[in-house]
Parts: sequence; C-alpha cells; structure tokens
Amino acid sequence: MTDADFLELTLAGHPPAERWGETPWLTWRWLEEGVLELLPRRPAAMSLVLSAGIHGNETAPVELINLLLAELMTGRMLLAPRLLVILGNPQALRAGKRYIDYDLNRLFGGGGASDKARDEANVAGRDPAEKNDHGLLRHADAQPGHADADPALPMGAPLPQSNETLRCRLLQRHLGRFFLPEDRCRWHLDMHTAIRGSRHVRFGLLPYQPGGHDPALLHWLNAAQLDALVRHRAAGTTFTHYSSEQFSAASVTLELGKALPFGANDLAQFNGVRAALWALISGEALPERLGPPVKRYRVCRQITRTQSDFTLLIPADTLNFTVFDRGELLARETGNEYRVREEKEWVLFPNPDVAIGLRAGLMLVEDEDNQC
Ligand SMILES: O=C(O)CCC(=O)N[C@@H](CCC(=O)O)C(=O)O
Ligand SMILES: [Zn+2]
Repeated sequence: MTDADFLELTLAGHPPAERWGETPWLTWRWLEEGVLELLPRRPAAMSLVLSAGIHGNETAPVELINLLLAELMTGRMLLAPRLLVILGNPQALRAGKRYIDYDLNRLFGGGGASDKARDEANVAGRDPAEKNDHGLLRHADAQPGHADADPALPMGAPLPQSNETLRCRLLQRHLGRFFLPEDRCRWHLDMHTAIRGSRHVRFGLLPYQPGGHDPALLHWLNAAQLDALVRHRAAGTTFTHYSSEQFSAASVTLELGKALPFGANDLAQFNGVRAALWALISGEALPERLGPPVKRYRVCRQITRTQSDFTLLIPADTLNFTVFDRGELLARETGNEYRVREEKEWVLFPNPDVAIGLRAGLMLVEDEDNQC
C-alpha cells in the first residue's frame, strides 16, 4: 500500500493488493476496512489509537490522518508508539453523512446509562448509577436517521442490527485486541469536527474520569495549541468514554473546526495539532505552547430531548461557546423548560434534530480551577 492511499482505498471499498508491509522503522497490517495497525521495530513505550471519521461528514481529521500515514508508510517518518489507525464509519464517509442508521458515537459500551441519567449526573457531578451492560446496544443511546425515534422501539429496547451497531462491535473488538495487558501507557485520540462554527475553533472533550486526567495527555493537548478543553462529568457512550472506561486509556475527543466535504478543508488551521501529533508519533520533543492558555470548561448540564414537541430556542446561527445569562430560556417541551441556572453558561453542540432521549446540547461553566 506504500503508494496507495489509505483513505482512497477505504472510500473505494477496496482492500489494498498487499495487506501488510514494512519500512525501516515499522511493519503495518491492514486489519480490515478502515483499520490499520502499525508496529514500530523498536520497543514502544505507548499504545496509541488514532481515530477519525466516526461521523462520516467530518472530513478534516480524516485528511490529517491520511497525510500522516503517507509519511509513515513511505518511511519518511519514524514510528515511536504502537499505533492503531481507525477510520470509524467508512459507509458514512462514502455517503458524506454523519451516520447511516444510528449515531455511532452514541453506541459504545452497549448504551448503558440513558441521556436523562447523564443529565442528572452532570448536575450532581457524579457517575450515573446505571452502568454499561456490554454488548447490548440499546435504543436510548441510539439516534435514528430521522428526527423522531422509531415508535416501534421502546426506549431501552435492543437496537436492530445496522451498519453502526456492527461497526461499533467491531471497533470495540479491535481495541480489545490492540491494547495489551502489559501496556504501561495507552492513549486514544478521536478526532471530530463540529457541525456548526465555534468561538474556539480547536477544542478537546475529556471523557468522565473519576481518577482525574493523565497529566501527560493534558501536556500534549496544551502543546497541540488547543483553544479550549471541556471536561465531561458523567459517563457516556462515545468512543473515548469507552476506551477510557474499559482500557483506562488517556482519551480525548478532539474537535477540529467545522464539518466540510473532502477537499474543502483548510488544514492550515490545525497546524498546531498536526505538529504535536507528528511529534508524538515520531517520538520527538513536543512543540512549545504559543499564545494564550487553554480555556477550560466543564459540563454543568445536558439538554435532552424527551418529548416530540421539543423546541430548541437557541438560534440556528449561534456559535458553539456562546454565553447565556441566568434565566434565559434555551429549550422547552411538554412538562419541561430548560433555563440557564448559573450566572453564565456556555452552549456546546446545540442540535434540535435529535431523537427523543438524546442529547440536544451541552451547557458549560468555566473550569478555572484547572482540575482537569
Ligand atoms: O457539532 C456537533 O453537534 C457534534 C460534533 C461531534 O460529533 N461531537 C462529538 C462529541 C463527543 C463528546 O461529547 O465527547 C459527538 O457529539 O459525538
Ligand atoms: Zn463527530
């Protein structure tokens, strides 16, 4: 595959003619569509999962990964960690859609706690009582391809098999196989882009980690010149929650700009992330932090759509990280109103087009105590 291109092959739906190969620094294996393992010849101090394209319309990080692979596969770049590269949802990437049947990033860990439980846990700042039941993908955490949940499927019912339920199980199996019991350092960087524009263009979301976050990961995020970091305060069903909870990986979801089609991205916006990623992978020193310190937030509440008449009152052109004042009405539905409770709250990922039971937005407060 040295001259071929991982992304091109994945989009074409063809495996490479050769399914393994080597350079002076590494050996590689195409494990299956969108899953490539690269192992350094020298002993590695880290096992790193690098994923993108969990949502098929989020293309900039996929292009970044492809540039990185071109360097590695031609022997121009050294490889320091054991590396598993994942293009999360090849069918959705081909279709240029967030997902085909369900939102893949609401399926990991078997569903488990409902979004309602996460909402309550965010307020209380604790893990929801309901924990994951592995292997069973449940309706409460899946997002059908239309705004309303399928009425034939009661909340909590097992999901029918689909592109995303299958892909989720497969990716979970790959993580289980890739991470080794003897690993001393496991990282997972899952790269996304936001649907709407953001006041902070490059930011990270740290999954809930009761024991706190790995200082080496926080240092790397700083060196990657991120503008902001958001700390989740409840367990979730994202890929990074899964790797963090199941494998004690230092995991982060990176959000790089706004979702655009392949070829329309300005990758120069992500030069900082690119430099830090290249340094991590080639085992070189991390770049210095430039500019102002990372702005820190934590999730204080999740807005969850629970009724069919749910109305989000946040205007469609509102940027992520727009601030709202105490008392402002954000959303309403029968029996429920979402108003800003804290003196100031910042909105993230407001989305009226989600299924009943799912997250329609996150509300954040500043997290200036640096307790990430
Ligand atoms: O812009 C949006 O509304 C969504 C962008 C996106 O896909 N974000 C991830 C964040 C995962 C997390 O909360 O850690 C997602 O929604 O899955
Ligand atoms: Zn995404």
